[in-house]
Amino acid sequence: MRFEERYGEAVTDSAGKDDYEHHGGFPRYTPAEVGPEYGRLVDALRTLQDLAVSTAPTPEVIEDAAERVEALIDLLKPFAVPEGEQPAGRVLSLPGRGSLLMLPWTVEKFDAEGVRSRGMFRRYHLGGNGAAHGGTLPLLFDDLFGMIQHAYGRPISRTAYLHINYRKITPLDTELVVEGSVDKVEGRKTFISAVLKDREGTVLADCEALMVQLLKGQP
Ligand SMILES: CCCCCCCCCC(=O)SCCNC(=O)CCNC(=O)[C@H](O)C(C)(C)COP(=O)(O)OP(=O)(O)OC[C@H]1O[C@@H](n2cnc3c(N)ncnc32)[C@H](O)[C@@H]1OP(=O)(O)O
Repeated sequence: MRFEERYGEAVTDSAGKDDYEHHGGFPRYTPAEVGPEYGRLVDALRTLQDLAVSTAPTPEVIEDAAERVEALIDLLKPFAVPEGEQPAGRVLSLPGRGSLLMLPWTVEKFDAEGVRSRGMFRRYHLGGNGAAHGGTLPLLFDDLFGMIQHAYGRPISRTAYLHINYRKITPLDTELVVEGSVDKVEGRKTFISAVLKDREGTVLADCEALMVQLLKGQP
């Protein structure tokens, strides 16, 4: 798959070329083609997640909500598919690639020099006292690092370690930017670092990680 197809205008000519000969045991993932209704569903589900962790309804409303969610489960259950066939995580135009697990951030630069993504932590990501939960930052960085090593043209790798420095409180509902790049390559090892900043350029967190290229058949 060409990087232009993957990330559209965020891609420049320097984007690396991945080699599917070296994907370890990973299946080949392709972008999903979906209509606008998919983005609408994911957006509604994200708002539902925010509300699920920020409301205190009456018992009657809770019962009503439970019945509606159970009806939604019954609606979707017959459409379960194996990993790699679901649109979630494969819709590159949507925040978080359409995956509810991923932070709803949008990639705005994707090439061999690095990857930059912009977005917000929402109420769903609350840790305490108005700040993002500390565990949501590794999720943001780890997913970014996967994209960075891919944009650099490195074969499929897994994170061996990830070190975060939490420099300042990470606020909710505030536009932030995260950017990182490959620092060094040594054989199977790719060393990557990234920085999370607010719009004023204040560093909220920085992170460095080692990703190790998978050997043939490695899970
Ligand atoms: C399009 C699809 C895109 C998909 C992208 C996928 C991105 C996924 C990103 C992830 O989040 S993966 C999930 C979290 N990570 C894991 O679950 C990884 C679990 N660990 C492993 O599978 C293995 O430990 C690993 C593949 C990372 C390495 O095991 P190996 O047995 O293949 O390697 P080995 O232990 O021989 O180490 C290779 C080199 O890395 C070094 N190394 C490994 N782990 C290290 C560590 N923790 N700290 C420092 N160095 C480390 C090790 O010293 C050695 O260095 P040298 O070559 O210089 O001797």
